[in-house]
Amino acid sequence: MQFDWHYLFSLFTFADFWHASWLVVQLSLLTWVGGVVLGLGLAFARQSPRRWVSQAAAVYIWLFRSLPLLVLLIFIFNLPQMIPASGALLSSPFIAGAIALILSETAYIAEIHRGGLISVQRGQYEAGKALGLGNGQIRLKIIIPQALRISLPTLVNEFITIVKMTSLVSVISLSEILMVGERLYTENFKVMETLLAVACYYVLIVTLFERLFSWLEKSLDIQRRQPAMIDAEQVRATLPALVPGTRRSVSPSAKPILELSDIHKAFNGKTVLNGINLAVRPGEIISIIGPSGSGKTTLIRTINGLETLDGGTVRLLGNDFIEAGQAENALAWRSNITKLGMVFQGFNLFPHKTVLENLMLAPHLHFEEQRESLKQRCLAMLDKVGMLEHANKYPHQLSGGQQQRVAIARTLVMRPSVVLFDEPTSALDPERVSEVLDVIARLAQEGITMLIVTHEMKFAFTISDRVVFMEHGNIEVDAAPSAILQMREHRINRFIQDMATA
Ligand SMILES: Nc1ncnc2c1ncn2[C@@H]1O[C@H](COP(=O)(O)OP(=O)(O)OP(=O)(O)O)[C@@H](O)[C@H]1O
Repeated sequence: MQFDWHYLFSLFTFADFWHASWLVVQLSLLTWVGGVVLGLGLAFARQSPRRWVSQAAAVYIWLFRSLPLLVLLIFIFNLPQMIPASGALLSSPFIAGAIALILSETAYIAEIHRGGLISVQRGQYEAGKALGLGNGQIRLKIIIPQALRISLPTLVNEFITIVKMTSLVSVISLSEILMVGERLYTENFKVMETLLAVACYYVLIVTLFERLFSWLEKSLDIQRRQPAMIDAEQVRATLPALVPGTRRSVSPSAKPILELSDIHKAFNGKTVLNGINLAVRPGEIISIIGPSGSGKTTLIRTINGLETLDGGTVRLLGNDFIEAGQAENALAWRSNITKLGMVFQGFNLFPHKTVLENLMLAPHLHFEEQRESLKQRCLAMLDKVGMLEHANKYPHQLSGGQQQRVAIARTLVMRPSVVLFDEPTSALDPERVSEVLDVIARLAQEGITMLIVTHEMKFAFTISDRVVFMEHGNIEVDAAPSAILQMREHRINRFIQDMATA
């Protein structure tokens, strides 16, 4: 039998094929969107700290990845034999096919999402938490957008696999492309011509969607976006004057704004904090110094709940804030966390948001402030740290020093009562250190209470009211810089000299 070219071309105007193609597009999109949404929930369930939730998610993934799709399709389509009430829904091959495909794809896509979620750095979660966002808000605004960007190419690949898998749904009599073809060649025996047309329809669908997704990927790719500078002079003229902080004065009789009592912390049985007591008065600047591994970072992270306490309490603004054994996100913590700001060593800016969006995210969720006035306030704060020109840039378009200045501004727009700095210059190139220290020193003059973990000795001794020296999880010295410099025989002075010559 000769190959019939004329017949082949006629198949490209055959209405049944176009209807079947539309059906395949609908079924594929429904499966993909369903799989992406449900798979995300399943991926989070897989990571749940509750063992039974993560186990249930693991069993689902194992079961539906083990089941051949063909078996699942036939089983779902015939389920009304076992459960007659399901007949109203499952008698439609489209619905039965969509359910079987979604059930199966959810298991595969959950693993793709899990890869994306794992790739988002833990610091992103911590930055959200330090800004007082709830777990749901952190997931929705910070983690999911980043995870989706990471897994988008793999998700697109999965969509293409789904388009081809829809051909299996012909087994339950859904009139998709392959079934239309089968019906034709069993009547006229023109198998090659018909299958060639079937192949062309699939290739057409896949090509169209590949183009669409590739455009989507490009438009979501922030690495390709051009830095958008703004005219700082023009914008500055319209900005509100930020209420200046009161000039600094620390009253020795003032009640502490932050009180740490008998803080204990151990990791894997090794004591890292060994009964720390520290009281911070309003407006005070305290630098925490000490050898590597002495527990400085751990201490600062226990103050805002990024590390749990094994013993002791933290009080903030005269209120209970954190105590050992307290549940994560306990009410006392939730209602006060926004009053405590945190600047991280690794900046932890949100890479999918512009500088301005980084600043606006948390206040927008916490305060009932008009969007426009919040925007003006954030721009004014950026101006204060010398970053106004860069408001529309993304973090990857900034130097380390610039990123840290944005991170400081992001903390300050929350109007915290106390700001914690965890080695704010340790991740910077030496030539960038001073620009960040200058910003902190300026803020110090405005009466913002600060607790700074630092290795910058000159800076610590210049701006601090008190310097705390930690060793082996204990506070060995807590005194004014001038008093410490008099302790000539104390090993703190050897430590300071060692740091200066390092
Ligand atoms: N999440 C963790 N799990 C296990 N051990 C940890 C963890 N975090 C810190 N440690 C350990 O606790 C000790 C104190 O660490 P920490 O980071 O608080 O010290 P540090 O004084 O800030 O040091 P550096 O100046 O080098 O940053 C170290 O021995 C460290 O290995």
